[in-house]
Amino acid sequence: MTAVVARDLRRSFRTTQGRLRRTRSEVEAVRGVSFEIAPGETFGLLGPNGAGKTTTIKMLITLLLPTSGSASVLGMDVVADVRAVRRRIGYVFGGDRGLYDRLSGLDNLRYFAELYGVEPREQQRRIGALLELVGMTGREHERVEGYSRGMRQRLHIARGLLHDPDVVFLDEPSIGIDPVGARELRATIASLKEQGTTVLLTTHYMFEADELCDRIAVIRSGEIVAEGTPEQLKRGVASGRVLEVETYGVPAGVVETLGDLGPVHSVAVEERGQLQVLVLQCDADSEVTQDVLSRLGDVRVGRVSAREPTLEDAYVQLVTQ
Ligand SMILES: Nc1ncnc2c1ncn2[C@@H]1O[C@H](COP(=O)(O)OP(=O)(O)OP(=O)(O)O)[C@@H](O)[C@H]1O
Repeated sequence: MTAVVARDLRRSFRTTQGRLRRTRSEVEAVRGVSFEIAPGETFGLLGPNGAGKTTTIKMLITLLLPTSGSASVLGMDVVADVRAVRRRIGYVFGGDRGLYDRLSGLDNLRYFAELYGVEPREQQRRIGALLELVGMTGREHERVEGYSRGMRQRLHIARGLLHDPDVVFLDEPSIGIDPVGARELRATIASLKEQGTTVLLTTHYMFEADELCDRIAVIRSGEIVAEGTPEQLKRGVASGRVLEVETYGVPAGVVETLGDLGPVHSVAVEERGQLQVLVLQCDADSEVTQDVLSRLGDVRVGRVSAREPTLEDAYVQLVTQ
């Protein structure tokens, strides 16, 4: 049985603006989203801020009713079978809220285990296994207020898994976590997969999605614009090759003329300190470097390098084109 099915999900919000003259408007946050997640799969939902990822997740975890369309988790409808769905899913939202700082990690888990109705006899074994899974064994007696953000987030994940859900929704779990913490968190997410849990993950970190996800859907303005394995998405980048040129003080007009070169599909400028790095998506077999350099004329140029497209290249192209 498919773990998660979304069929033409839509959700709009009515908003009012202005204090004196109140104007009503409707935001279509999710506009016909469909996808399926197989059991045991780690599925990434990627998209810019406001693309509709959280709204989609909230519909799947029964916290928000769809305006239209349907969705099911493990064959159970998210509108008709709310209680049954909730019993089988876990969810973790990024950020710091939701733990008791004054309590130890262990007491937090005990408290939530009680709240989620985990059998008292089961609690100790379950909590022990979860501490192991999230790599926190040995730190469980310390108060949460002393935990790093990464540890808190792993404790959040342990909390979300207390009732042994089959499907877990992780909405930006690595937000605000330093690289070491983020690496540990990735290991935790990878071990969820190893134990057969189905995971839906949203993240703004492309290497994280590349490392963890079996398949990815890219969502933009409430619609899915691409779906596939990370490799398929990378291959789908129109170009096939990426040329990076470090420049100092490149005028916008010059950047535009680079886009006119035949083999160049797109040009983006990344500011890195003093540098402006031109990232050009080019045809795989093109010899465009000389043409690019001559168009740059007097502009001071640093390192020039070519590389294979990354998931981030594919993503940027998908959400900006
Ligand atoms: N309760 C609400 N009332 C009104 N508008 C909302 C509400 N919730 C979300 N929206 C709007 O719906 C759109 C999608 O929001 P959503 O939070 O799903 O995006 P997201 O992809 O999760 O973004 P982010 O990456 O910033 O978390 C946004 O335009 C947002 O302002």
